[in-house]
Amino acid sequence: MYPDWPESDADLVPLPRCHGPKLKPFDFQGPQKIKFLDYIGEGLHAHVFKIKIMGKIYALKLFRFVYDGDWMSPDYEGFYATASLEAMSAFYEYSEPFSSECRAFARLQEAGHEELAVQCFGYLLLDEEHERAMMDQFSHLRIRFNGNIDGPLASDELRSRFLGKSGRLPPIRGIVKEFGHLPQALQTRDARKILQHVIRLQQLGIIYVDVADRQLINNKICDFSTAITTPHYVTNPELNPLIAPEWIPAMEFETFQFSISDYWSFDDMVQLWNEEHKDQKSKIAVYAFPGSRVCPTKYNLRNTPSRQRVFSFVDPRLYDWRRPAASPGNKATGALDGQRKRGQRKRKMGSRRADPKTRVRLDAKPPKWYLDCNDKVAAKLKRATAGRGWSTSLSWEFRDGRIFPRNKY
Ligand SMILES: Nc1ncnc2c1ncn2[C@@H]1O[C@H](COP(=O)(O)OP(=O)(O)OP(=O)(O)O)[C@@H](O)[C@H]1O
Repeated sequence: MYPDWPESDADLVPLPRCHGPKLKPFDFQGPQKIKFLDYIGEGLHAHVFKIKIMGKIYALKLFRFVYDGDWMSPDYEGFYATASLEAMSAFYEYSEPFSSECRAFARLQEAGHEELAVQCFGYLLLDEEHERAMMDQFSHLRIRFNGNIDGPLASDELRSRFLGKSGRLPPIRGIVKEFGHLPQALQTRDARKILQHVIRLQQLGIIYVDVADRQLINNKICDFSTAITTPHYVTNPELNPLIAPEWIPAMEFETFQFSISDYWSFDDMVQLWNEEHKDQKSKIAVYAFPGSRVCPTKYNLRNTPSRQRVFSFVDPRLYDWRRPAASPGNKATGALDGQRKRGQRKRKMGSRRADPKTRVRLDAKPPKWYLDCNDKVAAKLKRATAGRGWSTSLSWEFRDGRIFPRNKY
């Protein structure tokens, strides 16, 4: 299930191994060489370090081997899934935190929109020597890579469930990112930009990005460990032609909820920031749904007698995920390669400016996504916030080599 130890560079294939965007490995230009400088912090899924590679400072997010209940895995009991390795692997590629993050960053790269998040420089599989050195250097912090922030396991119980070919524990997986800082101050203009970024991420088929100020580095979204990037078994029924048509509306509803929850999270973030920064000269004055919880909703509802319409800002399914990737070196972009190479020659080495010829053009005013639903559902959605009033309604199972939705309750 987890990526195995590479025997040569050729094994460092873009990940994950499923439909959709894939992240390339970090280019060490030779053997892996990392200097660990500092421990920055941890979240539910990972530990983050300040590191140096080839004289340059980065942030390295090293992912834990988390409980199956911490991501959208197949049904699990207690901490562990009872599903087979084949089933777990199918889900792993789309939804496990490391895979989720690889997919979202890879989408930004292939679409030429890296400016929408903290910069990502690829994934790495930490070699044994670096793992040992890092664990020794930070032994006083008792860092654990099994379990989560609330329940770290002292043993390798989770990591040892799916061993590689050689019978060794799988390598710790990491993503190399731009090093930055949490926001000290958030002004209305910053918040407006973040909201614009969320809309644009969704236009690129990336939803459920867990918007919160603790996720912002250099005022940009930094954490995609829960993100759903199209094509995904939640959003794209076409991935499994055996899904019965009656399930399609349920999947649409699930996708809608994940999408709109990003705006609820944004509004929660603004509200919380204003509460916690009363000393800030001016309050943040931008909401996705202005006044939706504080005073009566201003949702733009069409006045129909029996059915109400609720909107989210973008339908992420409209992103054409079959479009050839824009990232250099992708064979699928054949026709575009010539143009890109000519453009690249003019650019300085190391410049990461997107090629305007291959960059996905995003509609400045994307059409809103109206959900056709009954009064009860509409009322519930209008009352919901990120933390209250909504929950996923589907769970997922693996049958005959494919992922199917089923009702949660
Ligand atoms: N690029 C970065 N530069 C500096 N600090 C960072 C960077 N990325 C993450 N951090 C710090 O590390 C912490 C954990 O990172 P992150 O949120 O990505 O982990 P996570 O396990 O996915 O968290 P969560 O529980 O929110 O899902 C962040 O709160 C942030 O303070």
